[in-house]
Amino acid sequence: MSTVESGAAPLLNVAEIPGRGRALIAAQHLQGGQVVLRDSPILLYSALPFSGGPSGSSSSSNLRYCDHCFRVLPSAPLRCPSCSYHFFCSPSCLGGATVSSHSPWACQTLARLIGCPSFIEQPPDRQIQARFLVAAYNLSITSPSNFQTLLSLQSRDFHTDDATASIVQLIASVFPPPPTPFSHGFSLELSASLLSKDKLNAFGLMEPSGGDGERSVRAYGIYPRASFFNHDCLPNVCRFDYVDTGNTDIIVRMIHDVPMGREICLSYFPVNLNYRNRQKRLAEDYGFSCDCDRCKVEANWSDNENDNGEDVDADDEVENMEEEEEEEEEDGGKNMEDGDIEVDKNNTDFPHAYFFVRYMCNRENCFGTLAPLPPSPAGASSEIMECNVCGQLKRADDEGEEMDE
Ligand SMILES: C[S@@+](CC[C@H](N)C(=O)[O-])C[C@H]1O[C@@H](n2cnc3c(N)ncnc32)[C@H](O)[C@@H]1O
Repeated sequence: MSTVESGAAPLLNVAEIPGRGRALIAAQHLQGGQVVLRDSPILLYSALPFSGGPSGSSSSSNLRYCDHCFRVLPSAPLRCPSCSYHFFCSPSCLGGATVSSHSPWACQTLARLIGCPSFIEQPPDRQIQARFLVAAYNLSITSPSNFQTLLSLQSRDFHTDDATASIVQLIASVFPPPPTPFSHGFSLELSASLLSKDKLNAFGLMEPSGGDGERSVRAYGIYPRASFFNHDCLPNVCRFDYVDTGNTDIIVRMIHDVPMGREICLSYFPVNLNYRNRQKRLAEDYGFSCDCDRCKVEANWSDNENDNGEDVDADDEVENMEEEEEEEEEDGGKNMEDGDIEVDKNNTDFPHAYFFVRYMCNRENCFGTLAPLPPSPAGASSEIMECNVCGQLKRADDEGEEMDE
């Protein structure tokens, strides 16, 4: 077993669990709100397809991002003097990119791709895969040790389908000669394996929330230590990012207290997805079938459909329970102590309802997860919950009341 944090008292240990691969285990009692991991990306790449030229914008929201730190660009950004396709928010981002993500080799490769008509006609997903491959091969040039870390991440058995083969060949055909040392040949097998690692391990840095629930990804990042988190549909940690402050690290915080020895898991997607959609995403994108406590319960919901034939999700269940409780209250609250409205944690149909009431953001269309603010330096737990999507702060015991900004 190895530790994730170096130092006197590690918070997380890495362990191998049969059927789950590597996993992160609490090395001590962990407190709600506690930061258990800060991780920096070894690789970041834009999630936007190529725009086809220096003047085009391809973002769904028409926002454009610095090609190094992925903050929203200022009104007068700096343009890469070599390719003039890539933009930076400051001289320090331009300088930093030149020795990392936008090395002369990456700059030339990306410019050649953008200038290649048959590449620009490719569907957006393929163009974004190309961005990842260029970033990954560039990493092998600028940081061979980080490239080895990328290679050590989990991948699935991959089949090199025709579409992958054609995009890889297209990219290879425009690659400028690699500088030496370039120990990794640009093979179809290596490219397919890298794409699989990206699919299983990349974290999305989201566009700012527009309030309508529509948020697309502005960039993807590979965070090597955070890649060890397995999935649970009732996670005990959630991750925060502060990309608009110019910091591309991700921070993982405990949602609630957890005893030593318990596995620490993220949810790989918003927790409100219903059973059927969760299982579909996990099978298709991550290659496993989830048998967490929540899935065991929801698998038994009759056909996962309600009386109207619609998919049942946790929101529906929480709503039903709240309605039932309101009816109970109208009945005089015979079964309730002190008149408290409290979700019945012993309800055998949905014993996890408390999670959605307490830890899911109640802002419309947000679907974020709430975690307490970090404990005080003296170790006192915070009663203030923060949403990891919209940033809303609310008191832990408030029924939907937001705090004044
Ligand atoms: C981001 S990696 C997590 C770390 C991984 N276990 C490893 O060994 O590197 C995602 C992969 O871990 C495995 N995994 C994650 N959560 C799991 C779960 N709840 N049950 C089984 N396998 C899981 C799946 O193979 C998934 O594709």
